[in-house]
Amino acid sequence: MAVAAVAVGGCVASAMPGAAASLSFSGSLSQRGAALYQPCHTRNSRSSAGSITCLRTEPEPKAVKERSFLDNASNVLTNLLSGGNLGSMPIAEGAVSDLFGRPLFFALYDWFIQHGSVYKLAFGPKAFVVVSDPIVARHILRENAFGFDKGVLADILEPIMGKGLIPADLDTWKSRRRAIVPGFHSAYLESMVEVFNDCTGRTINKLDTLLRKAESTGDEVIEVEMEAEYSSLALDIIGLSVFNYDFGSVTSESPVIQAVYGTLYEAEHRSTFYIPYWKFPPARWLVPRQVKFNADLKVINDCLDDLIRRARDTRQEDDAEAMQQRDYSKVKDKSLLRFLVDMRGEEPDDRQLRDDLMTMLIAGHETTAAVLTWATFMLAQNPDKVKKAQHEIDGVLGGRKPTFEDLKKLQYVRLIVAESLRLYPQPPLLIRRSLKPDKLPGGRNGDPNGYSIPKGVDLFISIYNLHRSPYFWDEPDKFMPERFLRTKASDVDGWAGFDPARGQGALYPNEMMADFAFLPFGGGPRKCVGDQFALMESTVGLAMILQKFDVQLRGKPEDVELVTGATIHTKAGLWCKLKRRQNIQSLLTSKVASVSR
Ligand code: HEM
Repeated sequence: MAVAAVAVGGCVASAMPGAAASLSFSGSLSQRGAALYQPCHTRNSRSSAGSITCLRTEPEPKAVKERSFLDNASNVLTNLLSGGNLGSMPIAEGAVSDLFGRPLFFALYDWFIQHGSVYKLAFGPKAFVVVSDPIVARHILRENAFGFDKGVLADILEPIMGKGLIPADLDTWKSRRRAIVPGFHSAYLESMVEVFNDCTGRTINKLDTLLRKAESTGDEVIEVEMEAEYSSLALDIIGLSVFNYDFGSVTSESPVIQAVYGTLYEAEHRSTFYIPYWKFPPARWLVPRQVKFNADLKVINDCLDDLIRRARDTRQEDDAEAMQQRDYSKVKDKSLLRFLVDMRGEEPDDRQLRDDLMTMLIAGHETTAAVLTWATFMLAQNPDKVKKAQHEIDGVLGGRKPTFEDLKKLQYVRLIVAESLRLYPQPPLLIRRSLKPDKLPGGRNGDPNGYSIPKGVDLFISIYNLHRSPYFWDEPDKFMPERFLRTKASDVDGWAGFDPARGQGALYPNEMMADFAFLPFGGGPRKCVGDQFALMESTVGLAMILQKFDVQLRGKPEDVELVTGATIHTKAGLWCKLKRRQNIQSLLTSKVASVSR
């Protein structure tokens, strides 16, 4: 059985083509298995100088488990066929049944605890190396970044994103990255706060209208599926900020919106299906879902082509540096597309621009929606943290909308966003394939001589494991935004520890502070280009929602089932009970402006 993981939008979906059929990776939080929640058996606990306690854990004894015929057959196959002699690397000989009924990244966590931070996943004819160690991740993502490409990920995303940054070949990637990164300059980011405000304002107006309706019949509480609301919000934001197009999805439906969701759905399907039948040309006419996919793609491409044509028709060529110095409050079309079209020197053809836009649409939409979803999920279970955040929000904002300057003061809300990304990284896994032989560091508990890997080895860097590693985080499963405020940890085995001072003045915790134990946006040359954009967007969104409403879950947290596609999302939505905040009636009178459509 081959195992693959797919990143959508730079944003890797944990996905695994199944043995005989496609596997659906879903599982309720309660199904996560004891390994995640039971305390690690501590052999040698080293508390660092204040910050993160590094625990030496002894693996839990492997549960004795009846193995099915399929499991045994799989293991025999594995031993016969597993690709690459990876020397002394531990092998995770999981049972096929371990993978059913829950997301892949949960199983990878259990094996991490059992086998250590670098192991070979040997489930079938092909081997995968699973990395859960910051030093090894740093090696792959930064120190030898160009010794790896995105492997299977690029194959799956290429039909959707063409030569966009995520699947692009190295030469295209270099030139497009050089053009796109300057587009996220600080004047642009600052000016986007208004777009975040206006779009979140629409969501708030919608919820407010629903509440008013309920109140008119004597109810104080409404039930809302918040994941869908956040998805619409993030789609509207990405459309306006990246290509100056208003999807208006918070308040309406349109063929373009349907097509975007259809495309995301297909990307998820491809990432979880074993046989890439869509590569067989007649499939595009014979298989109904492929017919629909191609029709959806055409709707989006036509829309993007039209926007590109209009931007070209009104091109005003300028130097990138000059555009970065402009007073953005006076710029009518602030979008990234405008910047890319106007920039002197980089003149991509229309097809390349379309691939760039499509990549950012997909990379920047579901990821941010997922951050807001899981932040809400965690906050709903931690009313004390909600109160603390609301206290901060009321103190900084009173009843008004946040400005860029306010974001600097909303420290606790920013840490909530970071902590949500730690617990629910989007994507949970990064994918790489070695382009030449390499030597990986051994990682914690691993072979001190490291592991030689041949060319062509597929790797998963499990961000989920890194973010919940008992070696680097105190109470790793606990929602504790305050954890990022702690000070320096001591050096441990080549890992420099957690030190906020290394954050290079950043507003949010990042991979530099944690020396690659915290990787919400990846690291090295292929780090997310939209990280600051997404963090600010999430902070504004969360602050504005918490300013107006109190949120509770409709059911029990353990009833919220997880699935992974491009991101970690819920199986049946995040159903919440929403109530107007009691003590801020006056705030509700501040009308939220809507973006003209
Ligand atoms: C909270 C939201 C987001 C998260 C968690 C996130 C996460 C990531 C991660 C982990 C990567 C690295 C993938 C890898 O190394 O394989 C990545 C890459 C990327 N992201 Fe994001 N992202 C987010 C939002 C955005 C936004 C808003 C945009 C654009 C508007 C964006 C555009 C990209 C692009 C283009 C890449 C590929 C970069 C390259 O290969 O050079 N992302 N993202």
